[in-house]
Amino acid sequence: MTTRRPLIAGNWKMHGLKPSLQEFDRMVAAYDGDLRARTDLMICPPATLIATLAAAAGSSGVAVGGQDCHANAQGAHTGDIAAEMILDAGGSAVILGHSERRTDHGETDAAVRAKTLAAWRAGLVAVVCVGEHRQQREEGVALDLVRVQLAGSIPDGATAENLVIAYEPVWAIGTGLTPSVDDIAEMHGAIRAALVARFGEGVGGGIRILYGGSVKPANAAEILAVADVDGALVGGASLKAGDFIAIASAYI
Ligand SMILES: O=C[C@H](O)COP(=O)(O)O
Repeated sequence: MTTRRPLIAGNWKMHGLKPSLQEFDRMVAAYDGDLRARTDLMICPPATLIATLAAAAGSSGVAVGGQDCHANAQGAHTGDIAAEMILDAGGSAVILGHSERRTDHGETDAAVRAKTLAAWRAGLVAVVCVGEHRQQREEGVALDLVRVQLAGSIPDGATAENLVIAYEPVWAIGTGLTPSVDDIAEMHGAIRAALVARFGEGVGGGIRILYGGSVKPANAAEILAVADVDGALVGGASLKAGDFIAIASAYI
């Protein structure tokens, strides 16, 4: 059986100014002992704070990542950020294909695939997000939809080290709603099966699959105990060190 080290990742989205460093410092200070021994921790702040947080993280082991990148390494793309720039700022990973990017910026699976290749080109871990809308869940096509997203968004060349999948049902993001543990187990099992079918047991069995969508200290233990849930992608609750560390500590 493949052993996967849990990852608790925080997505700060478009939240955070310089004073947010104090909150991050509290996370870094709390990342020791059993927590550090058993669980990976990462914060993905706005691009303006990547370098600041990476410097503050130092050798603590807390990783810092971006929230998006352009497919190209450089060029005339006003407002965009290259994967190489995230690496240059001290980041080691990048979230790609988040539903807010897919909705707000029309990102397709093909675009996410190109960005994933860019992340790997730069040496970043790609955290690729998939997930269904409420209507798709109600119509019973959530599993098929996510399989299509996976096939279209992930290029050949995935490894257990360069790829993380985040399953985020869109209707659960920021709503306080979560799927049942049975539904989470069914979806994560389907994602695992798709990864193993495509990349083999060694790679597909080693890629971490995070759950995201209204993860809080109160529900973290129940969700993180589900089979094939290898961690969480946390939005709102990652803005406060106390909540984020409580979620991460749910594994201990
Ligand atoms: O990337 C994080 C997700 O969108 C979850 O956000 P949330 O924890 O605020 O529901």
